[in-house]
Amino acid sequence: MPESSTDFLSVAVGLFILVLLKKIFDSWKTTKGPYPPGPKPKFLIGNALDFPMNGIGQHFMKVGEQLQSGLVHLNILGNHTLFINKKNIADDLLEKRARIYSGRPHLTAVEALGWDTSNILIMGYGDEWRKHRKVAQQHLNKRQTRTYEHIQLRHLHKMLHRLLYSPEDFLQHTEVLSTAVVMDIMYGYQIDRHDDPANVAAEKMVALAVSLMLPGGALMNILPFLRHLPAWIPGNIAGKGVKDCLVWMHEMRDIPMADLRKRMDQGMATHSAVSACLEKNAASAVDTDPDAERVMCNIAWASYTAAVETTVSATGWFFYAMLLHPRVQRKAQAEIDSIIGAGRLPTFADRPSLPYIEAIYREVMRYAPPLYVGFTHSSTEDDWYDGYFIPKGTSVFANLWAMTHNEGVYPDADTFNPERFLDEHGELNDDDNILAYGFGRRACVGKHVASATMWITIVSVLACFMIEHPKDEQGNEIEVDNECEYLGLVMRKKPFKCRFVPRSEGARRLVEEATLDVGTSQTHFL
Ligand code: HEM
Repeated sequence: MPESSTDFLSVAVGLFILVLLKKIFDSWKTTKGPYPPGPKPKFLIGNALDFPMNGIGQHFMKVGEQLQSGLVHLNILGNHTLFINKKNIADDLLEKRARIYSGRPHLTAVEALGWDTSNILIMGYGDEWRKHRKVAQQHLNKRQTRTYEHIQLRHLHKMLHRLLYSPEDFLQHTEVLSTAVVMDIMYGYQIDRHDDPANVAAEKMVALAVSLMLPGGALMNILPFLRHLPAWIPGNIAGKGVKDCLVWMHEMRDIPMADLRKRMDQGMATHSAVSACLEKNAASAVDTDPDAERVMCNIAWASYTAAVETTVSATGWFFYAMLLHPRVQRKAQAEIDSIIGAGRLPTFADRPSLPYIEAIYREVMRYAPPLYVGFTHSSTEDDWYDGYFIPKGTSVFANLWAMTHNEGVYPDADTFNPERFLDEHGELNDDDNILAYGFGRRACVGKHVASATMWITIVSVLACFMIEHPKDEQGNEIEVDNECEYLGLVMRKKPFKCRFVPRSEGARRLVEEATLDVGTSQTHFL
């Protein structure tokens, strides 16, 4: 290793230790009250070793049960962290005291990427976030989402077609569906292939960003001055990560924007959130908000970062649950056949008439909430709750896993059972609050789009296919494991195999006809 980089590493490690010690001593200085219960901290490192790499939702649910507490507090190298395991406490803190608990942790890597002012998901709580949230709400509210149904249906029909011809790639098809819906709503940009350049850039960007966003994922999050070091310096992994991430981010933003501007110039642009904003600005020379375009474009690309992995995770868990529960599939298909029949594909108008399908949707979101500990909130003031002190700057996680697996509320919680959302007459009960979308002012702003995409996927796949176990060469069924994997805070089912068998020739014909209706040739999107 060259001498200069050895020197650099020694200085960086020395500073790292100093900063750490200061943080740890600062975090001990408080005399304001006891922290909420938690594992006993060790000298200097606090609870650093009590934090598992994966499965934090499940782990801190157990810790909370052992401590008989709905709150679990940790001090990780001087950073206060709080897991909320009970819904009533999340309501008290994240909803009723939203003014204090709507921040996001400050990370240097986020600043280096410019995401503190451009990505609503990770922005601090303040005027800039409010401005972005307002625009996001305008385009993603319940009423507006109804106007996107034709977009969702069109992309869903393409996915059904792909399931006919390359069922083994079903996980890729769900990725294309979730990306295509968001990119179409935002830019009118058409994604029909997994290797679409905007999709590839977006995937690479998210993969890099996820590791940089973790507090310990980049050294610069602990030693902020490191962000100013050139990316080429050996050992500056985070610096290189930020540089590459910026390249992919610009690519994913520029490709759909360039495509949209070209279509607008040619008079060929379909209506989209961004085109509407650009047209409005172009039409009114006076009284325009000069910032409107910037904020709209930020919402457009940032929606991708919030929407895709979550929707893909939920769809993956749906396929897996169906594979394990043929009884649920048969019951759902009986409901579809009795209400819709075999002569057409489902539409959104069918939603109120299909309680069992709705119950499956609710159960998928309960059984495996994709952001299983929510997204990190950060407190912006000192606070006290139930006699415990919660210092300003605490990272707060709504442990959605613990809340959706609370045996007192959802008995036999690890079992997939849609009936838990139905009453004795088979009608939906009043448990319609989908906890998987989070709490308070930072709750998922895209939940209506997500709900519609999930629902139409569930009902349409069940209307057309049997989801069955894979078979070996001798025709014996192969068991599928129950392992999951973690991408940052997203929990996904580990890739698995299953078969999509068309329910009938009629179902196959309906899928073929639906894709002819959308005017897309088979080769265009296979
Ligand atoms: C099944 C799919 C989805 C799930 C489970 C989900 C869940 C969540 C959760 C738990 C949060 C964080 C809430 C918190 O901080 O307490 C969130 C935030 C967010 N979601 Fe979703 N989401 C999904 C799909 C979508 C879609 C399709 C969009 C956009 C079209 C979207 C846009 C956003 C945005 C912009 C935020 C950040 C809101 C803010 O910080 O103010 N999400 N989502």
